[in-house]
Amino acid sequence: MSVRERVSALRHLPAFLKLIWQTSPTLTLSNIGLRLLRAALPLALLYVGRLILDDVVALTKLPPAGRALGPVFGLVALEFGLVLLTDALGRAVALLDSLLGDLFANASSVRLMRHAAELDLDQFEDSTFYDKLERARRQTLSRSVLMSQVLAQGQDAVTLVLLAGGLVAFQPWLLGLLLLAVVPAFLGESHFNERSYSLSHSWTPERRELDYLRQTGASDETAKEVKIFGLSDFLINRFSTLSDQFYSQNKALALRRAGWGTVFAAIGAAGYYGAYLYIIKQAVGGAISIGQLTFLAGSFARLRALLEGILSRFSQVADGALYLQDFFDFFQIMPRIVRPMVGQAVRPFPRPIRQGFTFEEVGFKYKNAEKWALRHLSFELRAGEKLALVGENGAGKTTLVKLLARLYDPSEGRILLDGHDLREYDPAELRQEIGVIFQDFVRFQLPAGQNLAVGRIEERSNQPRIEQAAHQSLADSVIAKLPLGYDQMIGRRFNGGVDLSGGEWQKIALGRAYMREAQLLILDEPTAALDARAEYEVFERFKELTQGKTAVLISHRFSTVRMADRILVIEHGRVQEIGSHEELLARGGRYAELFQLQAAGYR
Ligand SMILES: Nc1ncnc2c1ncn2[C@@H]1O[C@H](COP(=O)(O)OP(=O)(O)OP(=O)(O)O)[C@@H](O)[C@H]1O
Repeated sequence: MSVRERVSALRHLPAFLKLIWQTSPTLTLSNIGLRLLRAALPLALLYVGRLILDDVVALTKLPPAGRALGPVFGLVALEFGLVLLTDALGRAVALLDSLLGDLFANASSVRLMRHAAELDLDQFEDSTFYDKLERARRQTLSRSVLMSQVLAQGQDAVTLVLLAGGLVAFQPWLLGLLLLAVVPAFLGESHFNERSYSLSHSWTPERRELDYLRQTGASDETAKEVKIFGLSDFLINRFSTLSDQFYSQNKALALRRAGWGTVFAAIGAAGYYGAYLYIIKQAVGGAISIGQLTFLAGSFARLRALLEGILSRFSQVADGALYLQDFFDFFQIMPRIVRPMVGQAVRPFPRPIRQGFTFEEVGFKYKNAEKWALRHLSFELRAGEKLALVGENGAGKTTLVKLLARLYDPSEGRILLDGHDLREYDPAELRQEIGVIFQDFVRFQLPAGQNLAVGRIEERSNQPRIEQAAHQSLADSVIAKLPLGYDQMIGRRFNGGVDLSGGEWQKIALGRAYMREAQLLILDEPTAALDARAEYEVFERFKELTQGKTAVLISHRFSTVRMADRILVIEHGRVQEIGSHEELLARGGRYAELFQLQAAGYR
């Protein structure tokens, strides 16, 4: 990455500053105001110092009787006041920086979570997306450092201009000497920063793996299998190998950086002493006063430190700005499954659904997948019917459900709802009207009541409704056994949490479907972990509770499947056959074969 690229990364700064401003205009303004005041103090201090010295020298030349100390003491008092002010302003600025930085980091995290929530599911399945997300996430904290750096940069630039003004008035070429002394250090600094950015950038996937290994090696979710399979050495070895590699690459860079840094510092010091010699010569020759000598030497030293600071901070700011690129890149990723554009009419969602859903030659291929998960799939899901999906592992049942809920859009063909393409409706409204309980439903680490309320989170305070859903899904008997009932934290992650069995969790998840009040209910293997009696009861209730609603059931248990109005057998992403239990049995096709197979197992 060249200096040009770094400079061009700075183009993100205005947008960045705008974000800071939006976080808190008051804090930002106060910060800038105080910094401006603080920026003028070094010049004022040097100048007062010069006046004091010149006064003292003048006094020594007077006869002892005429030496009035009043004015000098006044100047010293002024300098004392300025020193106190410098310190107070410095602290105030640091305080404002940290407050603003915290607010900004929080606001950025919220923005990040908001944006991530809008993105499509397939974007989450893409590993380069994860790298971007990861880099953007990593930056939430260091971005507040960047903010302080940018503001400090502005402050130092103001001090620099003021001090340089004084130096130029005395001898313009001293400024040239100054630049000569600091430029090598700056170039060196840029070079090494670029190296370390490239190194850290190229290591993003490995760092993600390191985080994953660290987590897998020590977390409640994995502990069981890590122990049983004796995986800890395997995980630790992989972690050590990766982290050692990163350490040695980083170490080589750090060593070179330290070496060159020493050389550049020496060049800078030589520049300063060159200028110092010149100024001393001027003072001895009587061209300038002793006060001016200290003022100029002080200005020069100060300027050198300032310039060095500004230049090296420039690299850091440019670096930070490069990371901003990652941050803004992440916000550039836009979901594709969105409301139809303004101008195109959004079709109001039918209440109730009249005809139902029609799949027309639907094909779908996952990103990065070789084979089609579904292909040439055509069938109808009629309004009000209960349709069961049957098929072997990997046949495409869950994929079909995801397409219905528009977690993905078909790669080929289309899905119609009441005769219109699903894409003409507002996806948010569609999802509101669909309740899906996936086989890999989430075990939220929340109190039992809220775990059910997840199905309709707006109703989380509606206790009667939660209890009713619990009753319908048989979760009430699970909750009755919990020490704190509906307020009992479930899951082991947090203090006082109680874990549930697989089937108990499933009853809770099922309760979410009943919270939902959706027109289309989809249960993806909802009863796999339930015992036989619970399963029977769940389905008795399910039939009652979904009266008049459309429902899709995925199950490998034919005792469940046969209760559906119609059964769709999927094989390799296509419709194999469709019909009622009796029809399919009479046909003697695939369904009949699978049914007999399972029935034989029970005899
Ligand atoms: N996120 C994904 N990325 C890539 N391929 C996927 C993804 N999810 C599923 N697949 C593939 O798509 C095909 C259909 O999977 P799907 O989950 O729809 O099957 P299923 O019928 O629900 O299976 P099961 O009975 O095992 O739940 C499978 O070959 C699977 O490997």
